[in-house]
Amino acid sequence: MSDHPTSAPALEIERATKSFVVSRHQFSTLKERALHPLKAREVQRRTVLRDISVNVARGEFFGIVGRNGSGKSTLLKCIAGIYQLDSGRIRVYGRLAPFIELGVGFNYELTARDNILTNAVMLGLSRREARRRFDAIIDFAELHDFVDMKLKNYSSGMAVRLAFSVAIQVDADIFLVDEVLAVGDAAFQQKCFAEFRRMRRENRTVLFVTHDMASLTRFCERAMLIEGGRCIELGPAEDVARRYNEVNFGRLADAEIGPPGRHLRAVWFENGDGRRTTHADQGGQVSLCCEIDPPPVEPEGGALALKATLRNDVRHTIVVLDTRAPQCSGAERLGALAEAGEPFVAKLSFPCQLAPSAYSATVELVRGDQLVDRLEDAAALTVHSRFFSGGVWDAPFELTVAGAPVAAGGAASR
Ligand SMILES: Nc1ncnc2c1ncn2[C@@H]1O[C@H](COP(=O)(O)OP(=O)(O)OP(=O)(O)O)[C@@H](O)[C@H]1O
Repeated sequence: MSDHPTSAPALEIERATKSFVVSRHQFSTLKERALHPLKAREVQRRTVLRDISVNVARGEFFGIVGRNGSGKSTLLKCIAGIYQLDSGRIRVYGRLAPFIELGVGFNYELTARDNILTNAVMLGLSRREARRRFDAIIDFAELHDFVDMKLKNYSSGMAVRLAFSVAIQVDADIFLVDEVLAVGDAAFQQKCFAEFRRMRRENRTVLFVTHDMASLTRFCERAMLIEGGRCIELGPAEDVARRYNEVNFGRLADAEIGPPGRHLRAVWFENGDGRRTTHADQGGQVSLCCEIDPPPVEPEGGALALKATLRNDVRHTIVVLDTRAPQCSGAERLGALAEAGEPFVAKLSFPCQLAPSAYSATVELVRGDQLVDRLEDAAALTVHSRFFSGGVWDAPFELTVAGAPVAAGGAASR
């Protein structure tokens, strides 16, 4: 039975468990190996997938997320039949196109041309069909000038383009896509997105491993979060993205900061109800709160000011809130409290129209040109939204539509 309400199953995974036998000792030199010959035989079994169960329906875009080393690629390799399970069962209904990761199925000593043909045959095409689709594969990958270059001389981005292009040409029912978007450039990513949309229309099934929550919620209906080889969340992609961000970024905000003697003693986010939070839904009010122990007054030093820089998960500066800015109304009050010399809390409140992502705030306390104190990545906030626009700031906007007069012949005129 599939978890998906509508259609037939594409994949059934029942209590999948997988372990590897690994050597307890790693030798870095031959001498070490010669001196400790018995050590090499000390091995241990490491379980990397534990009791994973999920059913994926035909036509579903299913996401698999988790931190590095959590077991995502191992799960895909078990589905592809590259690894055998220790226990449990995996059933695949239909033809699988494993686009696992760089290198699987490619021979790096061969040219791209030879790799395309052997890879396409390996994935189920006849030799004739593989030759017929060769041009389409090279066209999609945009690697015309590199067809006769050996793959070992390709960059990792070029090899990913090639592997993805082959995989989409082999008419498979189920695609296993592992982090393809992380390696390609922006233009290629757009082509992949377009291809994903086509696959959706054609009712293909895609298992999509990613670290990018925006892509996850954009393409996947459902997802699972794997942590330490276990599935700790399974459900709608938004819920899984939220949990992923909690697991990965929530810890940053809880860190105890501001050792005694600092003027910036603590920094945290609050929601519209005044409660501390590390998560916000887009559209609500958010405050960045800073507990300040003001430095002694310097008559010529100028007024104390606060500056907060919010960066997103790829470290782009998205918002700077500076109390010296003309639109800041509470700057005088901040100066007065600083002069009074007692600790106080300054709140920088703003409507949260940030795009869904993880953010961190770096806060600076300044007086004139002088930096008084600075806390780098002092507080974290994850913003959630059901809609991914592709921008970094989802400004509230109004749509005004005027009825256009209809010209003769039915065409609208302005
Ligand atoms: N062939 C192998 N032999 C021994 N250990 C392995 C093998 N393949 C994977 N592992 C271990 O299994 C664990 C899970 O690895 P896996 O590659 O599945 O993680 P992942 O979630 O895909 O990570 P990433 O996000 O970094 O790609 C890791 O601890 C890894 O070292």
